[in-house]
Amino acid sequence: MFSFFKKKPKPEDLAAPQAAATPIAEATAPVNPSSPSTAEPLAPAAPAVIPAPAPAVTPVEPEAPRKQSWTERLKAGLSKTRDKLGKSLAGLFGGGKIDEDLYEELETVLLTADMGVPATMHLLKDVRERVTLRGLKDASELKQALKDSLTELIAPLQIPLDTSGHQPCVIMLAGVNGAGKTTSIGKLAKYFQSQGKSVLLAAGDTFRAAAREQLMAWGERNNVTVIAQQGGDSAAVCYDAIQAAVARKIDIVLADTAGRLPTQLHLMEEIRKVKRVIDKALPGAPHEVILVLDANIGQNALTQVKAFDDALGLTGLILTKLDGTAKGGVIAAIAREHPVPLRFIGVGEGLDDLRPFLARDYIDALFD
Ligand SMILES: Nc1nc2c(ncn2[C@@H]2O[C@H](COP(=O)(O)OP(=O)(O)OP(=O)(O)O)[C@@H](O)[C@H]2O)c(=O)[nH]1
Repeated sequence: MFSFFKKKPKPEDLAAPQAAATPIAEATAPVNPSSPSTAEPLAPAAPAVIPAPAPAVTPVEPEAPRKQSWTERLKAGLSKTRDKLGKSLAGLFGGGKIDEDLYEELETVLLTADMGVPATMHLLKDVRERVTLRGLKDASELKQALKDSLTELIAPLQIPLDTSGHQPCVIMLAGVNGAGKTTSIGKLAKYFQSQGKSVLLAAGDTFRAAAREQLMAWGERNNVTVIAQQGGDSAAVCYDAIQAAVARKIDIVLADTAGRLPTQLHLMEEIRKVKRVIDKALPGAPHEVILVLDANIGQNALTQVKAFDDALGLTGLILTKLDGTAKGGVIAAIAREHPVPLRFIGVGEGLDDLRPFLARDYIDALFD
């Protein structure tokens, strides 16, 4: 579905922004109605014998494959983390006494699920308190205590993105190469459109030409305006996009940016400039600065959150590719060590596979 988003520059190829913008290209979306089929229906062959009337039978329609609900996709998406965590915990929660050996094993399990030391220590302390308070004796009762602890820890990250206070609400996306920024923009555009909001995309990843083209092609197919430039720099594209959005009374602007590593200081400076220029185009904007994180990087996600937060002042996170990893526990590490609202999580490549983060659903999908 997102095959056109496939690309990939190497991080070291990332150059400073190009100069000399060529004129703005704009893709709006006249969706072509599909042309009517020209296939002729097959003529039935003439029967040689008149058959006896058969009893009326209602033809059985082949069942269309049922679309999975979000809960099912979330569960399927988190299966790797659940398998790892669940299998280890199943042993612990099997029964027997709650003792120090059990707590020690629990500590190992939490650490190997990429929760990090501070979150693991916090959870152990919290679980111990719950055990004492509830007077729990048997290991089988520990599961609920841990679920409650984890939910309480990550619940503060559940702050849904509210775009209602601004028109346009400008959302800027940042992240390292291949984290899923461009893909997430497509999914977010769909998400906001489904809420009846108008969306405009700023093809601010001017480093990778394919990113611009992919975004424009996607915009055409999905009736979303894309503002792009041949060459030019990211800040200029975002500036033009915001002016266009203001003139057209658009609800949401999604600004893409090129991937960069936090260690590439000149590129971090460049993205700071993009943010400043957005504020010039529309004072107070961007209203949301999102870091897109690939869940596969586990504990490294924390380093990225800290670095991008220092550079840009993050207001939200998107955690993608939870379906491909057993490192879903990193959410607990973020919650404990550097909390930034987790706006959306991605559990697949489909358009519907990005949804607002709900702590309770996440924990249920992880444990049950
Ligand atoms: N399985 C899975 N794949 C995903 C998810 N989100 C994104 N991807 C894939 O990750 C790859 C990279 O995504 P992009 O959106 O191109 O990443 P990007 O951050 O824009 O990359 P750069 O432009 O290089 O910085 C694509 O093949 C996506 O289809 C997800 O939630 N699950």
